[in-house]
Amino acid sequence: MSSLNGSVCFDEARRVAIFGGTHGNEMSGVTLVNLWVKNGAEIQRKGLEAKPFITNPRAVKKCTRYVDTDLNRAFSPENLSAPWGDDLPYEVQRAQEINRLFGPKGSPEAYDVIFDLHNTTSNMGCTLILENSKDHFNLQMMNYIKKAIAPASCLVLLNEHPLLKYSTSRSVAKHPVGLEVGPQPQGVLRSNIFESMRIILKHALDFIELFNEGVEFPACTVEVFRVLERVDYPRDTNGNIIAMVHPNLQDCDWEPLNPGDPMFQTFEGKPIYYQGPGTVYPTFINEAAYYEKQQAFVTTRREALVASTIRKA
Ligand SMILES: CC(=O)N[C@@H](CC(=O)O)C(=O)O
Ligand SMILES: [Zn+2]
Repeated sequence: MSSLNGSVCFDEARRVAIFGGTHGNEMSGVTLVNLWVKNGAEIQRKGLEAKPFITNPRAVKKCTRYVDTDLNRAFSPENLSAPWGDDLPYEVQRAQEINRLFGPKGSPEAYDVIFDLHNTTSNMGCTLILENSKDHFNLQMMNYIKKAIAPASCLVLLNEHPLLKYSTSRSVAKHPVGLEVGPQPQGVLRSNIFESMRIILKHALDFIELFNEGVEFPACTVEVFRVLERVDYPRDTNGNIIAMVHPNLQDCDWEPLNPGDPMFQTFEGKPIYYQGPGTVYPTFINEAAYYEKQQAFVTTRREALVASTIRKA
């Protein structure tokens, strides 16, 4: 990557991977990737190799999120450099394998782009997840996808938080992209969710093909929702949940939550109000997989990011 006259140059993105089954019970990604492993015609584009890959086959087989530990938290420097041994948790072994195949993370040999396909039980619609607000290649891709699918919508969640950011499977790539589509229950396939995921990926691959052909993408702004805070369920001293997501908040991902708005409801029916300093945009509301992570939802703030002009080096 280099910068000249305000435009940013990137190498062609020739090595692209599409991950499914990072969580073995998120069925749209698992099913699409299995489909493309059998027949990859749909994901082929001129000038790039798109490799479909099931990242956690044991979890897929059991239709569970993970076997020993969450694979999408396992790509830390400590895990990736841990001495190999059969005593390592399965997902840590797998992270090392994936890092060898698609990385090494942070190196010039790493894959250019990895799309990681996820489903959420939250009512988030189509969401693209970024980890870096300065990745102008990814920001331009987000802008392209948003325009391509309009009037349908697709929001961008930016997880760049110093404490809440985690070491994802896709973080092995130079340009990591998470694709999160919901609502879809764990272990269930819904045709509308499956098709939305498929269409977003089609546009994403089209963008890379155009970029590799030499198309210049002019500067633009991209609306993103930046992760601010994790909010846990109210709990008693034993750690048991004592309230549920309030009906006014349930399914209202991306809608403003203002100070004084109800966010939880106790089993006795008593509302608990949001007391933050200003309006936030909650998402991942009541995600099933996050009960174990002590997270009822995450708050975000809306931001407009500037994407520089990009072209190929
Ligand atoms: C529901 C779910 O699994 N969400 C993903 C989000 C991501 O890929 O960043 C996760 O927690 O790993
Ligand atoms: Zn997931």
